[in-house]
Amino acid sequence: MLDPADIPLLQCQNLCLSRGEERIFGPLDFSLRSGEALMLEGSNGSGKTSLLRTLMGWIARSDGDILWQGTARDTPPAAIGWLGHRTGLKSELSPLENMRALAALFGLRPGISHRAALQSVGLEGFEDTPLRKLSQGQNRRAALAALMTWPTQMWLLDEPYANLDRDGQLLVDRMLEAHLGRGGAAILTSHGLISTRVSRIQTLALSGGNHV
Ligand SMILES: Nc1ncnc2c1ncn2[C@@H]1O[C@H](COP(=O)(O)OP(=O)(O)OP(=O)(O)O)[C@@H](O)[C@H]1O
Repeated sequence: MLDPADIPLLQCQNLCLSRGEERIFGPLDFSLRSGEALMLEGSNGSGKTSLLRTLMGWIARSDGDILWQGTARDTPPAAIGWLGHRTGLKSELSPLENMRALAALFGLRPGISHRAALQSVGLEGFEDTPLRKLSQGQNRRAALAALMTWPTQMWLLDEPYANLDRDGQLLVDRMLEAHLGRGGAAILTSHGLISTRVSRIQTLALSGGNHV
């Protein structure tokens, strides 16, 4: 019998998404285990965001299977650490207020505090400033701080390096390394212009745009 520890957290088999006659992505086969990361690479419109949204269950796949911990499901079995193109944070609220509101949904990972997370992303001194008064990069950093506090094993990150300076990009790499080291797993997207320094990362190239 298979040891439960040997079962991938996520497995995609022959996964396809089409819209009408257009194949958005697939067929794709990949699996992800605790401690592993997968980088989805591809040009604009190659289907990276659509794949992440399909994994969340927000778009119905056209073919194939998605297995979470060995079981075929349409939605993930547990909360996902999601970072999209939009941060999802409320601009009228401060970083701290946003994080406290989200903690009511996601909880707080043991051993971390909201203030410590904000400090580690370089937002010390901005904890109580409404996000509308902060730059795009600072908003992105606030979203990263929130992500780091959630007790979620799987992260799905759409363009996590977007709007970040070099220091911010290295911060994402450090966050990913720490997350994988804790037994987490992550799928992230990139146009291929950013060279990640994260170890234990595989790359999956999406070409998209093929006709079915
Ligand atoms: N809501 C939608 N309705 C119809 N087609 C869509 C929708 N969202 C995306 N598409 C199409 O799906 C294809 C893949 O888009 P997707 O956003 O997944 O690509 P991407 O690789 O994430 O692109 P980018 O790098 O520009 O963010 C594109 O051809 C796009 O036009």
